Amino acid sequence: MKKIVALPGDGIGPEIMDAGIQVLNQLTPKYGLDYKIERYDFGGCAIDSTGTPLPKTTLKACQEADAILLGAIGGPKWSNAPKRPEQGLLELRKNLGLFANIRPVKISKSLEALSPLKSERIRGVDFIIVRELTGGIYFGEPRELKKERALDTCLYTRSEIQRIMRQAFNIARTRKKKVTSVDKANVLATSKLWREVAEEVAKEFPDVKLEHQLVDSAAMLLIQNPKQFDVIVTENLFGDILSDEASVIPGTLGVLPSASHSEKNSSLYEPIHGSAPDIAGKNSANPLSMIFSISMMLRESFKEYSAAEELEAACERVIEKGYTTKDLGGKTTTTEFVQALIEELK
Ligand SMILES: NC(=O)c1ccc[n+]([C@@H]2O[C@H](COP(=O)([O-])OP(=O)(O)OC[C@H]3O[C@@H](n4cnc5c(N)ncnc54)[C@H](O)[C@@H]3O)[C@@H](O)[C@H]2O)c1
Ligand SMILES: CC(C)[C@H](C(=O)O)[C@@H](O)C(=O)O
Ligand SMILES: [Mg+2]
Repeated sequence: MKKIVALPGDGIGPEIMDAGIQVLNQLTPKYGLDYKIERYDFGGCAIDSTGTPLPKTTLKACQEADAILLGAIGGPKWSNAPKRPEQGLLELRKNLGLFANIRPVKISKSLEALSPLKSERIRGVDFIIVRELTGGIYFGEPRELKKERALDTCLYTRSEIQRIMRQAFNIARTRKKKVTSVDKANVLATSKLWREVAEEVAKEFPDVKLEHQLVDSAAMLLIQNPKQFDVIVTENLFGDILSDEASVIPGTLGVLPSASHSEKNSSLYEPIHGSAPDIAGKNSANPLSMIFSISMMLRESFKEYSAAEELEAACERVIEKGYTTKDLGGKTTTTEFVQALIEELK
């Protein structure tokens, strides 16, 4: 029996986690996937219950899981906590070695129809941001915060860059065979090394085309002509920013999932967005980000390709029938969307 650890977290996290689990439970019996789901406190709710965002029991459960699902963490309630929920998330990623964060942006017909961007610009958009997740300015030392001065350190080693590059090139091999490496090599030392290593790794993949793009112009091109991209590989902070920017293509963060992979441990699946405190508790969160994260889990951790396909096709039909949450311009509540999807899966 597979063990799935669920970390609902804070804000809309528990709302979309409940939605995702209900849908998963409706979908899987016919595929014979045998699993149990165990929930653990993580983030702000864990600070409330145990005093720390990543309790030892939660980390241990994640280390022993076959797959991990995360809702979202954080919120204004914990902004002055000695250790914030976000710090717990970074510790979880580091402890599990989750270095490769895969953030797909794929515009289906139904999402294309709802996007605020013109159809010609976004029809057929299908790219993946491969974000390095355990290095860069998020983790570099030293760091300090004093009254008159603050310091962060951006640090990358050659082997960290090689590892994420190989991941990106291997993904590109299964797709349109094009990698766009995004950096700031005109200014930053880490980006100069990044570009050098990208060129080196590219030699191992002669069938894949490599191009380089500076991050500032990449940010513009992502909206101006998103169809040109296949696999974008970039460092931690740039990947964080560009992936939220990419949500302008479907028009909402509420549909973008992610998967994070390590060399040894199980993978973690989570929406790219946060705990959305502005809509938490209103039953209006879009659960698709979580549902698509579950579909990534079915494919990547459990090799349940047909189940994932059925789930995505059912989502498409439900949206086409007019069930859309507020962020997509509709009036459907989170629970109504889940009900409609469950009916569709019956
Ligand atoms: N992985 C994570 O858990 C994660 C990721 C990003 C941010 N955060 C944390 O979340 C908190 C809030 O951050 P923020 O407000 O800057 O970003 P956010 O991603 O939570 O929200 C940004 C905007 O998108 C909307 N939105 C996000 N998800 C949605 C959904 N599923 N359906 C409909 N609308 C949705 C929100 O309502 C908000 O208007 C912060 O504490 C931040 O650190 C956590
Ligand atoms: C909450 C925060 C630490 C996190 C990040 O910056 O990685 C989030 O923005 C994300 O994209 O998962
Ligand atoms: Mg982010």
